[in-house]
Amino acid sequence: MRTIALISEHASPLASPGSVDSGGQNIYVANLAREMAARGTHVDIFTRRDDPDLPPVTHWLPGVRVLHVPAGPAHAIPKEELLPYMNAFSAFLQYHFRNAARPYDVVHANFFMSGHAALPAARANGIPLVMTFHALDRVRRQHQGSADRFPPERYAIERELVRQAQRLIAECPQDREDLILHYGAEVSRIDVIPCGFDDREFVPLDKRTARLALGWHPTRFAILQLGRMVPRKGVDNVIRALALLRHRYGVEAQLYIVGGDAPDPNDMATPELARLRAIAADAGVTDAVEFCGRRDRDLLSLFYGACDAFVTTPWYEPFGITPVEAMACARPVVGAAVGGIRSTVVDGHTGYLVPPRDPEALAERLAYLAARPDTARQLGIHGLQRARQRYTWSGVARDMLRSYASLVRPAAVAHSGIGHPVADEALVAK
Ligand SMILES: CC(=O)N[C@H]1[C@@H](OP(=O)(O)OP(=O)(O)OC[C@H]2O[C@@H](n3ccc(=O)[nH]c3=O)[C@H](O)[C@@H]2O)O[C@H](CO)[C@@H](O)[C@@H]1O
Ligand SMILES: O=P([O-])([O-])O[C@@H]1[C@@H](O)[C@H](O)[C@@H](O)[C@H](O)[C@@H]1O
Repeated sequence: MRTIALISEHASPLASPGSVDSGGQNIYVANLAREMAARGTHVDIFTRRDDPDLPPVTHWLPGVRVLHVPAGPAHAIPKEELLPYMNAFSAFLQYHFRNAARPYDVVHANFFMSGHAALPAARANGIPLVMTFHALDRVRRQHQGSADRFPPERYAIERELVRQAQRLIAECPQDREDLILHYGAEVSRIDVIPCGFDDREFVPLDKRTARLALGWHPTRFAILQLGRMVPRKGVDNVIRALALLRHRYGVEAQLYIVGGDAPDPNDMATPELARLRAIAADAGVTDAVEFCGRRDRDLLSLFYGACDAFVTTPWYEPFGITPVEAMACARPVVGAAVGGIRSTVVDGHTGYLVPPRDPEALAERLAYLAARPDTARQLGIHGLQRARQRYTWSGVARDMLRSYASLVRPAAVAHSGIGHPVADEALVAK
């Protein structure tokens, strides 16, 4: 496998994850590209140019370039409003694929809009298309109903991609089931490949040292919630469980909430943060909740390392990278028994599974852990072993390259040389 095109229309690997529209997909594309490049594959990532100062091409890492595709105004646009610009995105891909000095062996599109733009371009150039949806319309709507602001065409586009793509990547067994049940996907075209964590970034740290560095209370039971700040992540559920933990179980717990559109937790740009503050006040736990804002990745190990338990109780979750990151830092995870969390967290072995939207069940498990620090430590160690065995990005990239290889004719592999398409800056400028 020589050259791969990764398409990620709204989620750039260069963006800071943690805001409403920037999270797991950005991390996925960035880490997959880096690890595939480490295995000798050249990767071009195509993402929308959402800032006038972005150059046409960024040489990001050895073997990885980010191409900023002109499609719509060069400023941030909520992803729900991006579909009308996908024709321009597609035209760019068509032109680029056709004029590339060396052909791409595989086009791997992420999210339905990238797939929509990539399908005609891949087909016209005879390149196999691989799809990772990251989130599926049918599943989102089941949970969000009319609060889902994506255009109604989304479902039809996803169905078409399920029919046309040569390979579908499901992130967990539940994702695979969803593709089959709601989209009629052919079983033989699905590969289940999980998401991962970077084992240089996420390592176990001494709890006391981490707390000192963050200024946390040295001994109080500390719960960490980390992720994008959107209602479907169920952070309100965690705040309500905290109130029960303190008031019913008498545990002096402290909750740290990481994520948001800005590093400043008082920045008013994230409406979900204001809603969560009101819920904390209403539940009488304002003093026990600390909003930390969005945090850069080099600090995340400290946050995971400082906590006694990591909690994540979304309504649904195609995979869920944060529980795996917490496991890689040897922390027990209490997670909602939904989607990928059901396969990453082993109930009673690496943490506990609880129903989503059930603060009582969550509070009960947290009280149990708070009373048993040795059990918590043991669960964390098991989590670390499991994460290292199954979920490193380098293992994920190896499996992905294997999946790609099954699509590419041997002749195409043999003839595809190393190197990049020429004159890309000129192409992007078109
Ligand atoms: C609802 C939904 O569609 N969720 C999916 C979405 O990720 P989604 O963004 O919802 O959530 P994930 O937990 O998977 O990833 C969040 C990422 O953002 C990072 N982060 C978060 C806050 C912060 O301040 N700083 C920071 O760096 C986290 O460390 C993590 O790496 O795509 C992922 C990749 O397909 C899947 O695993 C998720 O199931
Ligand atoms: O949850 P959701 O809003 O449908 O979609 C999300 C994207 O907006 C985000 O950019 C990405 O990083 C996440 O992985 C996920 O795909």
